[in-house]
Amino acid sequence: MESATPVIVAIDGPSGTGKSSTSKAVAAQLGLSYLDTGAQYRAITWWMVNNGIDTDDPTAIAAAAGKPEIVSGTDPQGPTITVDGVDVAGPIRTQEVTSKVSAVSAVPEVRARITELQRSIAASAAHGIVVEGRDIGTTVLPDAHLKIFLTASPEARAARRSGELKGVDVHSTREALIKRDAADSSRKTSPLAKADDAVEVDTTELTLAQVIECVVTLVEEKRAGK
Ligand SMILES: Nc1ncnc2c1ncn2[C@@H]1O[C@H](COP(=O)(O)OP(=O)(O)OP(=O)(O)O)[C@@H](O)[C@H]1O
Ligand SMILES: Nc1ccn([C@H]2C[C@H](O)[C@@H](COP(=O)(O)O)O2)c(=O)n1
Repeated sequence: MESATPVIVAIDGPSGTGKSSTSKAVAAQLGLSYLDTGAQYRAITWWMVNNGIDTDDPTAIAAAAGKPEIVSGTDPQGPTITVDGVDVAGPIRTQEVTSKVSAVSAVPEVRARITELQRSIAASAAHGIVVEGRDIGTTVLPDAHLKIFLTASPEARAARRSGELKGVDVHSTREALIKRDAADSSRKTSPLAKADDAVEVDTTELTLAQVIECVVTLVEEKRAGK
């Protein structure tokens, strides 16, 4: 790639593999924008729940998919997310939204809407962007300069998540992660998948700092044309 070209980095992988933490830190270190696409699917799910849409009814979800206005702020030091002007950064992380987001994000009309939004945000990032999610390398930005697919054992991911959610036991966290990954991987439209040209990084035995360093090095090598 030309050194002046805004670099586009796609980071995908299952839940709890470190996508958000890694993407934010890499973007901050390299002066790039950052987009959390999971937050966008959570935001549209939050809107469906708040507006009385039955999240078990794909037809109702499809009919409403165009209604909410979702805006993502892409500063890695302080990413933001609003729906119809309301800050939903906190409410999108509730257990209720987490349990419903896979069903809502499987609806093709939802994916078409959010994918279009993601592409327009990536195209307007003047210095480049790190975009993290499940289908970024395969579907949203298939021409990304660098694609990373993060993995980690279910045990490591559950331990990381249980550390965040005080009082929630590792076993039930592990079961919930596995269930959500299965739903996200088996949907018909742009499932969670590794792109053929993605670099897979198993983070099970790595510290977060090691993962960040690994990805920064890969971006710098790409920029240097290696
Ligand atoms: N390599 C690592 N070692 C230890 N802890 C880590 C590592 N990577 C991330 N973490 C921690 O694991 C938790 C989950 O990380 P993060 O939210 O970045 O994952 P994610 O892949 O974005 O998850 P999700 O897809 O569910 O949003 C965080 O508490 C984070 O600090
Ligand atoms: N590109 C994406 C990003 C996210 N999703 C869906 C599937 C996830 O379970 C959910 C929440 O994501 P998280 O906040 O855990 O990263 O959103 C998707 O389908 N495609």
